[in-house]
Amino acid sequence: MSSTRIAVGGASAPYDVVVGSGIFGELPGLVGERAEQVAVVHPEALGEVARPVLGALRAAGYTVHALTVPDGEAAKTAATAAESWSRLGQANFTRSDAVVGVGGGATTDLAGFVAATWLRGVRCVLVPTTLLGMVDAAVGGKTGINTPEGKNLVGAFHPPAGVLCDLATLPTLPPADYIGGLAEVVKAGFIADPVILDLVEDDPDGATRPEGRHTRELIERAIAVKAEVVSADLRESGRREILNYGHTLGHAIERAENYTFRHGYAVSIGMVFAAELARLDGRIDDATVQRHRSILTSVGLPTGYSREVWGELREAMRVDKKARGATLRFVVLDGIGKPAILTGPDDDLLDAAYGAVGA
Ligand SMILES: NC(=O)c1ccc[n+]([C@@H]2O[C@H](COP(=O)([O-])OP(=O)(O)OC[C@H]3O[C@@H](n4cnc5c(N)ncnc54)[C@H](O)[C@@H]3O)[C@@H](O)[C@H]2O)c1
Ligand SMILES: O=C(O)C(=O)C[C@@H](O)[C@H](O)[C@H](O)COP(=O)(O)O
Ligand SMILES: [Zn+2]
Repeated sequence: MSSTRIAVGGASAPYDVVVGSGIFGELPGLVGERAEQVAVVHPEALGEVARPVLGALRAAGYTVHALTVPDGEAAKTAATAAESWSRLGQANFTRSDAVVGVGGGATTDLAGFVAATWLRGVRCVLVPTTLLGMVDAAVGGKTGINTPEGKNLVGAFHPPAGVLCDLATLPTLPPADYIGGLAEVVKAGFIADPVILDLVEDDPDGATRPEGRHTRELIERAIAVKAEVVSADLRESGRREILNYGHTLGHAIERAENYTFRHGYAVSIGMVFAAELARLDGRIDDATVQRHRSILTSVGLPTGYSREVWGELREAMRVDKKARGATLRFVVLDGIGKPAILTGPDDDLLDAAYGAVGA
């Protein structure tokens, strides 16, 4: 099947998300002719996945530096960013050079952050190799690292110059990581594209596999949701907040687990919590909450979390970026495809919603 291009606007320079199989040959076209040097940021553990990327860039004549970083979430630290800056400095990396991030969402968040901050911003091209990276993390220009106080608390908006989603990288992804990415696909369904929910319900088992019947359509639909939203509101001054559905509790869980809990799994639990909040607030009915549980469960995602840590999670939610002062704000639904903001729910409402999630 040929590659598809999904356009993203809203930034100073529009860019494409290219989706296809065996398409690394298109990478030099995204990196562009200005760069002489390219730093390919990737986890050491993903050497085999990164090899054809390095090969395609060398064949195109760039001086290529493999900039290896810790695997997964462990790369999203100030220490890794500092180490990466040192490597760019040692290579005399200039403003016309480019960073290419290859890996999951954690790697592309770090690579994007390094590109955003080196010399106050150099060109960045992202090559996501997880489902989650393709449908969400690599698109939209949010880059960042974690701190002990919370998830993604340090970062910058730095849209990529292009995103290359080579579906041929997905079969080696561990099934649990593939399923984690489905949480963001399902999120796109609940906030903006109900056809995604129908496709998952039609073939839940296929949805969990790269070779599933609806896989390509699910990926392209989820990217299209993300592209539309970030094109309308790059800097999250309004509409973009809907992409945070399930993330207020989700990020608190990730922090409580010291960033060792898969992001998608935490978001899955967070979406059920947000659905319970919306039900208790009279916005959606029982059946819609139940639909969250059944779809997420059908693809192997969690919908409950420990009751004992609720106090800690409630405190951790205070550093959510959507909060304003002491007022928490949650993305909820007024119906499927109708996201809204719930501002300042009282403790009783929060406790009751968690009561339906805590196990
Ligand atoms: N910037 C954004 O808009 C945005 C959006 C959503 C999520 N995120 C971030 O993305 C991160 C989660 O991303 P993730 O779920 O991709 O996790 P991840 O980056 O930690 O990757 C998961 C694992 O998959 C491995 N892997 C990656 N590609 C592989 C492949 N093709 N074959 C075999 N193994 C492979 C990685 O090495 C890692 O061990 C979180 O930090 C989250 O905050 C950012
Ligand atoms: O792109 C966005 O905007 C999102 O909120 C997408 C989320 O899936 C993603 O996890 C993002 O990194 C969360 O951003 P944050 O600003 O809440 O840290
Ligand atoms: Zn997310």
